Amino acid sequence: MHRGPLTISKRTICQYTTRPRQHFISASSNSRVLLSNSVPISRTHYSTTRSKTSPLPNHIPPTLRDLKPLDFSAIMPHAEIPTPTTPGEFTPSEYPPFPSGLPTVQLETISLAKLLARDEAEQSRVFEICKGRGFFYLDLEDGNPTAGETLIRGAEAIAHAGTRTFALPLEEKLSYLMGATTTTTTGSGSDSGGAAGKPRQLFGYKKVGATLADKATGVRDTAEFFNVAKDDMVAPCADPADMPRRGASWPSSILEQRELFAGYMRAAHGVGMLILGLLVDKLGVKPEEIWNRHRIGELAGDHVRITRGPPRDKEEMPEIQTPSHTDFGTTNSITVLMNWLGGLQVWSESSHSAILTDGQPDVPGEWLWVVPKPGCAIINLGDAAVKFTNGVFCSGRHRVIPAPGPQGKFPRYSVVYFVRPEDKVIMEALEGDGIPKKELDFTGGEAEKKLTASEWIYQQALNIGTVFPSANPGAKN
Ligand SMILES: O=C(O)CCC(=O)C(=O)O
Ligand SMILES: [Fe+2]
Repeated sequence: MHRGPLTISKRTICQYTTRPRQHFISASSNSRVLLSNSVPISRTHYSTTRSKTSPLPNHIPPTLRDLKPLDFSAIMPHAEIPTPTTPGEFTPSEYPPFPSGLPTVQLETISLAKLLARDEAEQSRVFEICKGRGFFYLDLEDGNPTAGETLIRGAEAIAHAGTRTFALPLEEKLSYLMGATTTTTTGSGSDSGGAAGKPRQLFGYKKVGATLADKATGVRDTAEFFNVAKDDMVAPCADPADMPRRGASWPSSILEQRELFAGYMRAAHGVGMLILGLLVDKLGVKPEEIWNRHRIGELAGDHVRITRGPPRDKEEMPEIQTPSHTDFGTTNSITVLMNWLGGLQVWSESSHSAILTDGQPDVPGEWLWVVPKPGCAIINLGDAAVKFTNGVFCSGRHRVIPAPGPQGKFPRYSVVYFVRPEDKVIMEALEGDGIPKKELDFTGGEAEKKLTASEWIYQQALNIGTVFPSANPGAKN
């Protein structure tokens, strides 16, 4: 494993411990954050030792305060082309421009630097965007150099790790199937969430065709994913077998890059928390209320998703790589997306109902292309942000189809970070002057049961047509 300046403490706690109702996270010696009693946490997995940092303004979330630069010379010793990789799989410098003449969406560009500087006008722009479409570009180049560089270069390094992962024989990839747990499912082991007897993990490999793109026709998706659990990469476990989600059951192309993934996850998580913190602040809710539901050291559904969509040699684009959806479960939680080729489309009209049973748009409109913008992440809110604010914010509907025109002859990679509430967080609205009191019904009519984040994420995955494999990795869906 590469050893860069981002070091993970050996003071490893990779077992469940019982904690009292009030806890502190030691973000740094001068920034102890009292965790709210309203966040029920009965156990914790790991904690990290953090070095002393200088005091920063209190709108900066703990993960950004503590962010260390990644040593890319160790991670990518041969400039931008780490070895071994599959030729032609991920070559952003060769991509032709996005073709003209297609209906595109004009997303606004928000400056990370201005958000960090607490620029009032920039904060108001983000607030208005998130009440509307809930999608924007975040310019990383003029922001926090550590977070910006980690996300821009880190996403490329992760995509390269993806090329090595997707190049594995299908049989081996199937041994890492999502939902195929390697550990006990009794509730005392490393899984959490999900109803009894159901697959409990959304981490690992998703093969082509595992999701129904159209329930009526039975047409399935064409993309493969690898969902890399934040908990496993960030946990300072000396022995990977102790990692809380899949243990050591990850391909070596991912295990060898734990420091890269951990650094990337911290940067993306920190950026997500910065944005969510300022958004809820505008609704009369202290940013800590959001941060304390998303502590990086606690078990949560956060993950980096590496997506690979197949290239095509014909003009026709009948297939759907990732079907219409809203991002479930991120308090969005927020999604920090890096992509290099077209293919992402957003629905032209926003809807605040967010959670639908069949994944299809519920308001008239059309699909609009999102053009990738160099140096920028694409940020979008997810369904949990709608839930936490009782519908003030919008979780934008989107999908992925093959890249248009000549771009389509390249395999399409994206690197997505989903920030999600801690598993034990009860999914209910926050209290603040700007949050309507009436709870939205997210179940499509049934009396709403209060679900924890992990139960809720699993339910939402079923709603959009995810077909979970059985615990037998070789089983057919
Ligand atoms: O690949 C992309 O550009 C978007 C992927 C996405 O929306 C998702 O994985 O939820
Ligand atoms: Fe998405």
